[in-house]
Amino acid sequence: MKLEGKTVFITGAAQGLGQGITEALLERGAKVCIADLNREKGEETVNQFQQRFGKENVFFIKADVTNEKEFEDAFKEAVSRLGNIDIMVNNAGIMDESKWELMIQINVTSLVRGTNLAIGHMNKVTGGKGGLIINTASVAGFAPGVSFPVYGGTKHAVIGFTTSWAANPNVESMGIRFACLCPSPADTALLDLKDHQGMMVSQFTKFINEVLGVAPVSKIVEGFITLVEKDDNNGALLLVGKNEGIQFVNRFYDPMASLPKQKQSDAAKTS
Ligand SMILES: NC(=O)c1ccc[n+]([C@@H]2O[C@H](COP(=O)([O-])OP(=O)(O)OC[C@H]3O[C@@H](n4cnc5c(N)ncnc54)[C@H](O)[C@@H]3O)[C@@H](O)[C@H]2O)c1
Ligand SMILES: CCCCC[C@H](O)/C=C/C=C\C/C=C\C/C=C\CCCC(=O)O
Repeated sequence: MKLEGKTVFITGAAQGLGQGITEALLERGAKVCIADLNREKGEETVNQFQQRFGKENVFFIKADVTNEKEFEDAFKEAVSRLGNIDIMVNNAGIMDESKWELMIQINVTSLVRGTNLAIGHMNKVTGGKGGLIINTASVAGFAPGVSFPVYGGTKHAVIGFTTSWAANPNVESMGIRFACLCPSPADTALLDLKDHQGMMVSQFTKFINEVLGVAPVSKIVEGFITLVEKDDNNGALLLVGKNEGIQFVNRFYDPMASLPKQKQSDAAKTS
């Protein structure tokens, strides 16, 4: 998808990866609405971007994605100001096991809500213009991470949810594509971890700094752009990190593979 002239709604972009992604979108001629809980940082970010890219091309709406009404109102306002939303980026997320219920709400429940809002707006079957939905998962959605079991669980959920939508046979007629950005550790405030936020946090921090490696935000942004610009990206999982570089990955076990050959061919005929 070419980004020039496209309209984007992104959550959690007052700082960190979302802020970097927004900058890259604006550089390529897109118009962006940032929705974030943090009014101070959100307004500061948008003021800077408006000076560089023009007031009409980027704006901020204060919204807590766990608040159903605030999130829906923000999305409606963005549609009304931009005329349409071509790309939805559900990016807001936290990593704090001491707030595990809130973390599930932000990382999963609100991401589902954002996806549903975007589907309702974009669906060609009901008068929409189609579009692309990018959900931010993580490398933690592919592997066990002993220090942050709930965080890891939320990111597995993001991948399962997004790829299940992508596999829906109706997505072609709906004109919507679904994909996940899966960053490895990146240099943002998310990784300023306090001991109470997980288990064995100091060992974990040592592990990511010395073994996994921490990527600059710019690397993750490069991965995001690669994912968005790829035309056949429905169901894509883009892994990006310091050691991984940028790569499309496949994590699936196909339940059909364990069926006897005859049943596989019968199932293929009916699907
Ligand atoms: N930084 C990493 O190492 C890393 C790696 C993989 C995936 N991720 C994912 O990337 C996404 C962005 O993380 P980041 O590293 O930029 O973190 P960050 O903490 O720098 O930014 C997160 C943003 O989300 C916003 N936010 C938090 N709760 C919100 C809510 N309820 N409503 C609206 N906005 C809210 C914050 O205000 C902040 O602006 C998250 O989903 C995170 O899980 C991060
Ligand atoms: C206790 C110290 C050693 C922990 C090893 C850990 O369990 C292994 C992890 C292997 C892969 C990565 C899995 C999870 C990473 C989790 C978070 C990374 C930072 C944030 C993010 O990338 O989303």
